[in-house]
Amino acid sequence: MPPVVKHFDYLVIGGGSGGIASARRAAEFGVNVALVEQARLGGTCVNVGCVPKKVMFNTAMHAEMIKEHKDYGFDVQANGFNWGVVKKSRDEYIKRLNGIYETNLGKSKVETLVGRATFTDDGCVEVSGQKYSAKHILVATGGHPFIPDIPGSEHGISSDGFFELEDLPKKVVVIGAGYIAVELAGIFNALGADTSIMIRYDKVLRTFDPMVSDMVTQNLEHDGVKVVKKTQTTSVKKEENGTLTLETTGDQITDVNCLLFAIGRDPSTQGLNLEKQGVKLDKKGHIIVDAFQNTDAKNIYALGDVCGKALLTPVAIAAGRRLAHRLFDNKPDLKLDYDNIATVVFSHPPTGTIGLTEVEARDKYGDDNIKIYSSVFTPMYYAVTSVKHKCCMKLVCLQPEEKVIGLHMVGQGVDEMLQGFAVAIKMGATKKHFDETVAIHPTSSEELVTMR
Ligand SMILES: Cc1cc2nc3c(=O)[nH]c(=O)nc-3n(C[C@H](O)[C@H](O)[C@H](O)COP(=O)(O)OP(=O)(O)OC[C@H]3O[C@@H](n4cnc5c(N)ncnc54)[C@H](O)[C@@H]3O)c2cc1C
Ligand SMILES: NC(=O)C1=CN([C@@H]2O[C@H](COP(=O)(O)OP(=O)(O)OC[C@H]3O[C@@H](n4cnc5c(N)ncnc54)[C@H](OP(=O)(O)O)[C@@H]3O)[C@@H](O)[C@H]2O)C=CC1
Ligand SMILES: N[C@@H](CCC(=O)N[C@@H](CSSC[C@H](NC(=O)CC[C@H](N)C(=O)O)C(=O)NCC(=O)O)C(=O)NCC(=O)O)C(=O)O
Repeated sequence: MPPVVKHFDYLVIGGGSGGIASARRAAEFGVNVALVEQARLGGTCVNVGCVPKKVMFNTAMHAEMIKEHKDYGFDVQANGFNWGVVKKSRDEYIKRLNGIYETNLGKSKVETLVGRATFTDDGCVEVSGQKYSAKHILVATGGHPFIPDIPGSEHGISSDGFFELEDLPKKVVVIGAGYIAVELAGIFNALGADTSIMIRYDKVLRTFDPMVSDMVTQNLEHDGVKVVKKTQTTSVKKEENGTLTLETTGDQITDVNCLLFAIGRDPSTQGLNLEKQGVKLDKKGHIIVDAFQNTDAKNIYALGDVCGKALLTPVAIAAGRRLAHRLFDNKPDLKLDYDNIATVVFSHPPTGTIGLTEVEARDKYGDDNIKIYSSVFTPMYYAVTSVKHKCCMKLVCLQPEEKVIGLHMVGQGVDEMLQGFAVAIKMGATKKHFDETVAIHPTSSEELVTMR
């Protein structure tokens, strides 16, 4: 191994949400920072996650609203949908973002090292045949889709493959019941594909509040998605005409043009030589960290998806920035509070949730200490439309002062509604605070402050 070519105060492995945020914040404090990225800057969120997904969600929103134009008196007709148009502008947008990230890192004076990083046995980091040393090293290598080990699974794609599709497939089967399966099945369906979602149990989003999992499952069915319940695919065969035939624990499914696995993600820890550094991993390969993002190895830290907790971009960013303040800005106690993290699933309509589910709250505090407020209504947007979607909302409150410890909702606009309520909940708001807040009418959000 060649000698060390350069020493840094802070070396960040992974140019995704967490790594970039941490590296740039650290550089603000005048330290010498490098960031290693093996692929495109921006990581999962920018390249194959939140960003292109949101473009496709917005595309799906147009498809849904076109159907409602007539009810609102507009004499417009959609003469077709061209997936290629939005794919091209989406790819161009992401390419621009990759460039912006590169420029921003440069402006922040973070040195970008291109290549795959590996720890050397003596605690340095090797990238493209060059050896670097650093006082502090952050591992923010994220994750990648998990593909099941069933015969023919190579004929399926993951969310990464979704973003490579050049056309809308005619018949799609999405396997999975979490965020990605719900979001991508909803997009395919809204854009006109014959869409099935295959789930192991009888509801999607099973770990969410039961009101949410019920409503999102019903909405998928209401919108025409075939929810294939209590079923698992056992093998996949590619036919001569290119279509796929799925053997399942239920009925055979034929003529499938696109099979998409969305059954969770694995951490990207392979090949980093972490064990040799004393960094401990859990059974699934996630890096084990304490509340301050410290690994078991001195001066090696980890955060974001690679740690397997709250796999969300703002979580990785927040943890990354706090770590930079702790290490280089003399804020020794700064750490991310992982409680009450708000999250949105871009279902149709969307889902917003924060805090404990009703089930978790009852288990933790006992039935007598929990009071539930809920509301189900049809938002006024649907007053004149023939197709309607209900909105449901729930507050989980802890006695005696009825502190709001959970807020769950599914409905039009809840994605943009949640952030403000998350501030209130983070501040410890009680039901009385909600009651004392005068409503904004006519909005869906007013229901949250008028519940009885
Ligand atoms: C389809 C999809 C949709 C999503 N939608 C949302 C959403 O709407 N909202 C939300 O909050 N979150 C969303 N997420 C989750 C979000 O993308 C992740 O939580 C976030 O990107 C995690 O950031 P990270 O920095 O931990 O890892 P990543 O963003 O994955 O970055 C890790 C980087 O490390 C690089 N790397 C890995 N190993 C090495 C190595 N050895 N050497 C050099 N580089 C390496 C990788 O190439 C990658 O660029 C979505 C995810 C997916 C898959
Ligand atoms: N809007 C956002 O913020 C988004 C965030 N993300 C993040 O990325 C993470 C990964 O997303 P995703 O891949 O959807 O993972 P999730 O963990 O959200 O969901 C995967 C689900 O698939 C089901 N499943 C697991 N194994 C199998 C199997 N062998 N066969 C069939 N179904 C199976 C499980 O549900 P069950 O047990 O019910 O079968 C499981 O909950 C999310 O957890 C989220 O943190 C991703 C997309 C959007
Ligand atoms: N929230 C708005 C703004 C979206 C936004 O932030 N756009 C990004 C698109 S990439 S989205 C990529 C994602 N950014 C964010 O999550 C936004 C972070 C928030 N603004 C903050 O600073 O905390 C991320 O991984 N960030 C890591 C990091 O930047 O350190 C952008 O244009 N960025 C160009 C720029 O910053 O100049 C929206 O949804 O419309």
